[in-house]
Amino acid sequence: MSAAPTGDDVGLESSLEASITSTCSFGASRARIFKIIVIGDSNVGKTCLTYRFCTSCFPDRTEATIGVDFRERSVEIDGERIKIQLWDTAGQERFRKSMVQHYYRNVHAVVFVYDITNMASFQSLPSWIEECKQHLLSNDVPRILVGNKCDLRDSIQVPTDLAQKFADSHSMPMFETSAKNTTDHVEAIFMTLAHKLKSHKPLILSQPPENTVQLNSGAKTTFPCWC
Ligand SMILES: Nc1nc2c(ncn2[C@@H]2O[C@H](COP(=O)(O)OP(=O)(O)OP(=O)(O)O)[C@@H](O)[C@H]2O)c(=O)[nH]1
Ligand SMILES: [Mg+2]
Repeated sequence: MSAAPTGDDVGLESSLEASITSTCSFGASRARIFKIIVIGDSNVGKTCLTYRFCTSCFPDRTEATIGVDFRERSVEIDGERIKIQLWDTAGQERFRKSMVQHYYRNVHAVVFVYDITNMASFQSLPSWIEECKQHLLSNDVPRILVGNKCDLRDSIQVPTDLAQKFADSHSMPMFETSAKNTTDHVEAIFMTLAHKLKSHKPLILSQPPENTVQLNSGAKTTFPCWC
């Protein structure tokens, strides 16, 4: 199984832009869409994390993301259908240049990812935060910090308390997880974010775009609200 870009998980730019409106068709009803961008250095596991959340699998093999890969999953929260649309961005600068302004347009939340076995990926976080600032991301947009690869316990370079201090200083919740390990609750992290978005975003009714497609079957999940 590969997480390299395929026709299944990479939307055309135009259809992406069209689908970032507030609602989309979902069977007979409509679903709100939450656009969440996942950013951080190359190799930290952004593709694997988004793949894990949307397919419940860990990809056998990945290649560096070029531009952006687009994955989504439909969930039900408190009786409402929500589409969680994950923008899995490229960590390598040369693969970001042409797309970067699209990442930040109409974004609802940001997930910063570092690799707990790679201090340099943690030290890069200020520059990712700076990139958000440069793209005029509102302070109201929720952000979370995710330390990935915590299955590699013998290779830890970023102590939890250091990451927690950094997260606190930027008013972000912090999670350590593993895209590889099924017990590390990747799902709970994204669902927590979706709960937060749902509780803060008013329901805006608009006409759904005509040609949106549901990529993944809905999954019913309940988690306590995180405020
Ligand atoms: N052990 C372990 N390896 C992981 C985990 N997540 C990802 N990896 C591995 O880390 C490497 C990079 O993963 P990707 O998901 O492709 O990284 P990325 O952040 O998307 O990289 P770019 O697309 O270049 O920005 C791959 O070899 C993955 O198998 C994890 O939780 N644990
Ligand atoms: Mg990737």
